[in-house]
Amino acid sequence: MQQRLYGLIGGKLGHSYSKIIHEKIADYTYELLPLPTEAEARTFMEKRAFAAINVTIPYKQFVIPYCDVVDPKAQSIGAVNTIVNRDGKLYGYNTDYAGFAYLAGAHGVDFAGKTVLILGTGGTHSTVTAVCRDGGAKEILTASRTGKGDALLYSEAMHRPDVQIIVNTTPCGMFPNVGQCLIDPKAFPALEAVLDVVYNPFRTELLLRAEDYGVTAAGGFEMLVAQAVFAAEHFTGRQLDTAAIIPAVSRELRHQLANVSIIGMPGCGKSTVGAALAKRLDKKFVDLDAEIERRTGHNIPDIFAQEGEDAFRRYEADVLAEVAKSNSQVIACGGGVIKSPANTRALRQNGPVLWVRRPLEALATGGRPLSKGGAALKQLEAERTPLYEAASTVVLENNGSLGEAVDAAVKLFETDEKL
Ligand SMILES: Nc1ncnc2c1ncn2[C@@H]1O[C@H](COP(=O)(O)OP(=O)(O)OP(=O)(O)O)[C@@H](O)[C@H]1O
Ligand SMILES: O=C(O)C1=C[C@@H](O)[C@@H](O)[C@H](O)C1
Ligand SMILES: [Mg+2]
Repeated sequence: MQQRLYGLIGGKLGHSYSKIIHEKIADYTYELLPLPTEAEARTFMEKRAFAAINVTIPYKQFVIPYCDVVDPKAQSIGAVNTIVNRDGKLYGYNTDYAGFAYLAGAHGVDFAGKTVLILGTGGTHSTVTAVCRDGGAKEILTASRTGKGDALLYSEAMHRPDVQIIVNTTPCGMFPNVGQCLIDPKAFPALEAVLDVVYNPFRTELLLRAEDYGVTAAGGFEMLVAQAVFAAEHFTGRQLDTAAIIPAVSRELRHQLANVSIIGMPGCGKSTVGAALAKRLDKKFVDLDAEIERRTGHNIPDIFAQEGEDAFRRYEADVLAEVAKSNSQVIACGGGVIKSPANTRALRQNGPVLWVRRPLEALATGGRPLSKGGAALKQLEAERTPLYEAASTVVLENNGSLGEAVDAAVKLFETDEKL
């Protein structure tokens, strides 16, 4: 009798979104099946007690000898991420290939005639190389930490001004080690696009820098969804309307997982609007100021009075870096959070940054250390307006009732296609 087990095997699966994705697109139950040791992976494959599985790190090569039939594409890449059990016979496929090709196509990245630099020599490197080669890339360079074989060192790769497309296939910048980056996009004068297979956070440090540099930048989230949809076609033996399903599922899940960060002048309504918005969007509400008070055990006016603004900014940056890594949150920030570009990038990594604008005379001032006196507040506004403008991705005018502001914020989020 055919077993009905569907799921994902891999070494560590704590942060995989595959269960949510598969259960959105098909009607089977999908299990995360961590197999920490190779011995466990061997037993699992020998038993064949599953209907269909996905395979992730570190077993994409390991599973190949257990398959009775391996799709030629998967064979030539040397990695299988999808196995279907048909009457006891195992059929292996690679849907990461189509997933990465989808990601590139969805962002208008065409490899034909281009010089591509691939970061990393691990499992995904061969999949990405195959897509670039089949897409007609002129030259494919690889960079790695050791520079072994044909690979360049990262420092050498920075001296290749001909590079037009960069693809990161390493886990660098991935949760929880966010903020790390192997190379600086600014070193590449001919750069057109950067793709990163990492999907958590949505925008790695590499992608945030690429965006700041003004080139196309896309993370691995749509690739993850696409490879799952293509795998579901193999699992069910049915053709799906992939062109419609992939963007729809990506969009829905991104909205579900995204953070909304709220910035703006002291007393403009960030905490009040933020708390109501979190309820409406079914997200966790985090007030950064309250979180700093909770973690330090001191209230903010006391921190300013006793340790000064610089000390407060350090607490703020540390707490923000931790909070902004998680997802499905509305984060109301303190008014000065945008003074540091690192804070701004931390906010942008997982969703939109909403700038709440409120007329100066309506700003609340009580208990706010930097809001003393009308002239000082006006000066603060003049200094900070360009910073809020640069840090934000959407603007909310808070000049009507509170209810209107919250409704407008919900609408801005739901119609945000950039996230
Ligand atoms: N549209 C509005 N109508 C009426 N009151 C408002 C409106 N928006 C905000 N407020 C009020 O303004 C005050 C300040 O709001 P809130 O504390 O949310 O600001 P904040 O931006 O979080 O301040 P801080 O910078 O100190 O964190 C609150 O009393 C809030 O109820
Ligand atoms: O993290 C995940 O859930 C996955 C990642 C990729 O390896 C995919 O190939 C795999 O199917 C699922
Ligand atoms: Mg507040």
